[in-house]
Amino acid sequence: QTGTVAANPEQYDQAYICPVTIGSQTLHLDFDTGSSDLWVFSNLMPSSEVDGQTEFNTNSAGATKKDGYTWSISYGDGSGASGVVYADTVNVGGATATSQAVEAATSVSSEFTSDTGSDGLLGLAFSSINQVKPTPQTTFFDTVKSSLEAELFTADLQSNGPGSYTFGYIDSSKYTGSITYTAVDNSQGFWGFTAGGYTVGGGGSNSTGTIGSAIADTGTSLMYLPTAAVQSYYSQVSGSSYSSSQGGYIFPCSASLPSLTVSIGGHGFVVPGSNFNYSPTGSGNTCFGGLQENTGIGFTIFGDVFLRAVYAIFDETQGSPRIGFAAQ
Ligand SMILES: Cc1nn(C)c(C)c1CC(=O)Nc1ccccn1
Repeated sequence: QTGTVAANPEQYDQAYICPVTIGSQTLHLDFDTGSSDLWVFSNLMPSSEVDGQTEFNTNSAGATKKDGYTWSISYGDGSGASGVVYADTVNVGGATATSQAVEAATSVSSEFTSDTGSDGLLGLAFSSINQVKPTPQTTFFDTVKSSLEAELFTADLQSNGPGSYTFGYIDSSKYTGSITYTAVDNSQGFWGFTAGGYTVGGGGSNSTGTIGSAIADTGTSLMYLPTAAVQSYYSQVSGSSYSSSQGGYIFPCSASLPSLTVSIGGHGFVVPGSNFNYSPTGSGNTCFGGLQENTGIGFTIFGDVFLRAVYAIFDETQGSPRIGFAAQ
């Protein structure tokens, strides 16, 4: 089988939301290659934590409670959720898991309550970091992958309109040139890979270092790189500065932003400058940068700001996992 689903950008491309059928309900979930839990808003939550989201109905006929199973997850940005576990049929654009662990929230943090466009997350990292106790559950991809035409999924994220995720096939109309594959280190449960040198702007190679180990994370809005690369980038943005009050680099919204070329698997991938204007700060006509330092995180994240510039293939067809990137 295969699946194809639209990925709809939220405001400022903060996240990408996809329709998922769970039993007889359709919920709109944030597909996240940086985590491994499929969790949803549910009827078990206090109404004070729900702001218009669709709630998974745990009383529906097809939902089977997994007694004694609980989950609790916290994300690097401080958000989190927790709850209990059901099994139900989950259909993503035609790819169907007949008995998928659906983690029904009993509580979510304010960040999720206020993210009114999202009814939960669908994790696409490795099942080794699933947070269900006493027994970790498989991700949707792991549950269905043996039944897919090919054991892979792809992400095509767009800025001004719907992109898509596919399961089981590569859509050759989504990219130009060839796909560059590179090995994945999933020892931490992520789609980890090694990135090489970088160049700011279209000029000659002014990269002074390499980026190193990184993860591909559709659930993270921005791109978080080592300080040296970030300082090198913003040194080319007139009027930019680090704002402790905003918690990152900002610049005049009128600033012209250079592109950033990153070498992966020996191929240079160009992130256009426009990708690095994330959102207005709300004060002084300054804008918040889509490129920020990874110092607070401890590892480098190639989030949506990067993934919008490429077609990404998350591939387990070779036995060992690999990730592919192509220009789009
Ligand atoms: C790891 C990390 N540290 N910091 C500062 C950030 C922003 C991250 C990435 C992160 O939190 N991603 C996320 C958040 C919610 C749901 C899914 N993914």
